[in-house]
Amino acid sequence: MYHLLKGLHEHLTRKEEFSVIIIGLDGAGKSTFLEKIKTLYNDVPGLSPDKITPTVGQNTGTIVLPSTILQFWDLGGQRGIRNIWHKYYGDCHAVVYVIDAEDRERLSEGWEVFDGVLANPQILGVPLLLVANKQDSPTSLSVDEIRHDYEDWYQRKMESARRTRYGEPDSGHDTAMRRERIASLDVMGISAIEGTGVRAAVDWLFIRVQNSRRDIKVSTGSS
Ligand SMILES: Nc1nc2c(ncn2[C@@H]2O[C@H](COP(=O)(O)OP(=O)(O)OP(=O)(O)O)[C@@H](O)[C@H]2O)c(=O)[nH]1
Ligand SMILES: [Mg+2]
Repeated sequence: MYHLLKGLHEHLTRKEEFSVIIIGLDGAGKSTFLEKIKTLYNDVPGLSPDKITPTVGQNTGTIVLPSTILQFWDLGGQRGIRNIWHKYYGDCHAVVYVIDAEDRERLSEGWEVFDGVLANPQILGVPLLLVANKQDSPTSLSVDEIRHDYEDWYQRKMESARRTRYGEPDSGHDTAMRRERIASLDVMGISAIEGTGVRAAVDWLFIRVQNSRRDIKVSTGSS
């Protein structure tokens, strides 16, 4: 009887654990986003924005939702640190790419890096959310403007690839898959500082990771 009840209890309290990586250029606001998530979902608040310094390596954070644990990995975005991102691709259940919607000067650089992320076969089937941060700033591009800016950038890239002697470096198959991904790309606007849109982004992740086909960890209430 004890074992039966214990099994039932474990079944009812079991939680699936999913890993979410947060990537994007340095200064995009990834750590501010993660700390705001901690503040909104945990008893212990995350760091206030004035305490956040550029990330060298990674920061982590965990939130508990109904039957689900989301483990976040906020990875440093500085040029020299970006080469560690790929080490996380194999095990993550979702990717959040944060773009600084206020920094027009670095949008192209942001798309260049984003394109490199999309090209990675390890995350081809993984839910990916593009987050346009800093919506509190009056000079920020809106979600629609960000989407158009990326599409324009992509068109320009494709045209210049067609003009080069060796043509488009990717195989046609690869390009078609990437185009499909771009067409169905979800873009959400947030202000990591003020917290607007942050819950909506977490809801998106919560729903999308449930359909993940990757291995998941399960923890029970008794462990
Ligand atoms: N106005 C505004 N500023 C923000 C927002 N989010 C972050 N910032 C500012 O942007 C700067 C960079 O924020 P971080 O969170 O450290 O950026 P990061 O993406 O983690 O940067 P790295 O760790 O270097 O990769 C800081 O000055 C933040 O206060 C936002 O929503 N609105
Ligand atoms: Mg950071």
